[in-house]
Amino acid sequence: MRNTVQSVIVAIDGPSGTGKSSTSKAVAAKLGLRYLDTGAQYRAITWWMLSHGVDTDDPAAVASAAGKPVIVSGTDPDHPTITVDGLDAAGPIRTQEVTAKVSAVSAVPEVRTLITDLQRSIAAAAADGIVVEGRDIGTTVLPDADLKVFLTASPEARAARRSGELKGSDVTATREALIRRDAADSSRKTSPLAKAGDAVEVDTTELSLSQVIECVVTLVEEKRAAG
Ligand SMILES: Nc1ncnc2c1ncn2[C@@H]1O[C@H](COP(=O)(O)OP(=O)(O)O)[C@@H](O)[C@H]1O
Ligand SMILES: Nc1ccn([C@@H]2O[C@H](COP(=O)(O)OP(=O)(O)O)[C@@H](O)[C@H]2O)c(=O)n1
Repeated sequence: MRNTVQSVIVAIDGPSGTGKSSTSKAVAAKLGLRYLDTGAQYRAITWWMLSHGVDTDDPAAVASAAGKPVIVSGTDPDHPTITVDGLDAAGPIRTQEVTAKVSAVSAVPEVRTLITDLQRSIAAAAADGIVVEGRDIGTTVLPDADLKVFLTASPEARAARRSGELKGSDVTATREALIRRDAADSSRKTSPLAKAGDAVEVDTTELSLSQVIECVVTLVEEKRAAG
């Protein structure tokens, strides 16, 4: 049950490399909220499909296997975890193979229904509130969130950030892969990547990570003061 005095639900959406994970984790830690990385859940189901021989380009095969893996997310912002069938999936879900297939798997409506239900139950169990980050949190998963933020940044800035993480990777290739994934995520029929009408848009291109964190903390505090 939510504590109505302190509890706050924050939805942070946006394309890849805009700073959703880093910002959400830091904001949650600063404000004593739980944290949920919904992209990690879509990556986890994709990893399970790949390791169980499911053809990720066949939506019917993905749909019929979607209910099989058991995905558990730990929501401590200082130590977020993800397991699939009891196995630690934090490392394997970040491989290039999973990154290349996740948009196809996450576009399958049966996958989205299952993962959305899981996300809503995790948010409902967070008594002190939670920061949930993804692509469709403000529009579909938690349309009644207390605060919705939509992060953006130029493709160049996003690619440079991602290439910095993937040592030795080519910025142009990273930029093209990001743009392809954004296009797939934005154009799917079921709950595409989109800014909710009542979301606050923050362009992070020229901002440091600390500035973005400060900006979102201020927005949450303003909401709490108003509520
Ligand atoms: N405003 C920023 N300025 C510079 N680097 C940033 C900024 N925000 C995030 N980063 C870095 O960019 C990378 C991607 O950030 P991340 O939070 O994983 O983005 P997303 O979750 O949106 O894909 C990380 O290495 C992170 O430290
Ligand atoms: N709420 C969400 C979150 C992620 N996703 C999917 O999961 C993929 C991986 O998300 P992510 O947040 O880990 O991606 P990065 O931005 O960290 O690279 C996205 O490209 C989407 O295909 C989604 O469909 N809906």
